[in-house]
Amino acid sequence: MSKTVRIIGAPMDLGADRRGVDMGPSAIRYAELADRLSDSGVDPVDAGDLSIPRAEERDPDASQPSEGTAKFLREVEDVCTRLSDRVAATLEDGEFPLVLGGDHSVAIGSMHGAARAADLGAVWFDAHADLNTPETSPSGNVHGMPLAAALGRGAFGEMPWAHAPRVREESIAYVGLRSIDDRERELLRESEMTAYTMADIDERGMTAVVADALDVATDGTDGVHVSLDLDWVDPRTAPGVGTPVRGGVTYREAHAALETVSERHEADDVVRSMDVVEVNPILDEGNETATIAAELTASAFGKRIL
Ligand SMILES: NC(=[NH2+])NCCC[C@H](N)C(=O)O
Ligand SMILES: [Mn+2]
Ligand SMILES: [Mn+2]
Repeated sequence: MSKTVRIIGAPMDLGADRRGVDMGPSAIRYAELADRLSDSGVDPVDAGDLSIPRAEERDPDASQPSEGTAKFLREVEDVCTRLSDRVAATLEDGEFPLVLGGDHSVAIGSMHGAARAADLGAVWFDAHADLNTPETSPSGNVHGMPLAAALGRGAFGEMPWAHAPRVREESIAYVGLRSIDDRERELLRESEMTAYTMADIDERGMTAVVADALDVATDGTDGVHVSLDLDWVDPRTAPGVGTPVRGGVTYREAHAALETVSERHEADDVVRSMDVVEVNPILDEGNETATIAAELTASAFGKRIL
């Protein structure tokens, strides 16, 4: 009885400044995601891509953030509302939703969909905290806001398409943080979220940290959302991302992390949904970042060396 994994492409680039991240789903598919998933022992089914408004058809005013706003918020709402429906329908059909971004704003839709019928924890593999609100964001880019959106912080509290009330702070664990805005740092310190930074990984090793992150995300929840932002990996290894930060996790650490996730999943069936985001083929070298994205996803679904 092998699990069906439904691949949902979300070629969103409305949440980030650097163009090209909309090609992420194609690049990850081209890197043989489906074959790699089959080799891992699951059945991939590709549901194609959501349609996203092209840059040329967008309201130019929507890209201009004024203070206390987020760029393209109306368009992001439209895409994430549709994505949430898709993710919820996938789970209702008994399949596993695997969302390919696109920039990280797609996680608003995937978490919202996955948390409709479950209390949802999250493990957030990212260099960034993605905890800005429209009020605190230094950039106005929604890809820096998905966790704040799911938690209903700031203006997101009035946005039912974003706020997922069954996602609670104490069930969220970050792994690999190394770039946090000042306001995010304040929010994080005051919050009940658990943040494992690169320093924790240096000190304790990746597998111990991820095991603890999974404990946090599974405690008192019905399932875990895994969000994999490729800028989590060191930019020398994964250069095709829009907001690279040096000092990231190594190739081996990254695999060890996702293997730890899959081991827990095999034992306890804990992972409910996943997104793989921020692959930007324009900035990549020879599709290396998309290939790593596909490999790490395969590790998350049980691919082993031996
Ligand atoms: N998903 C990402 N790559 N997020 C980067 C966010 C960068 C910065 N913190 C911002 O809010 O603009
Ligand atoms: Mn990031
Ligand atoms: Mn991110």
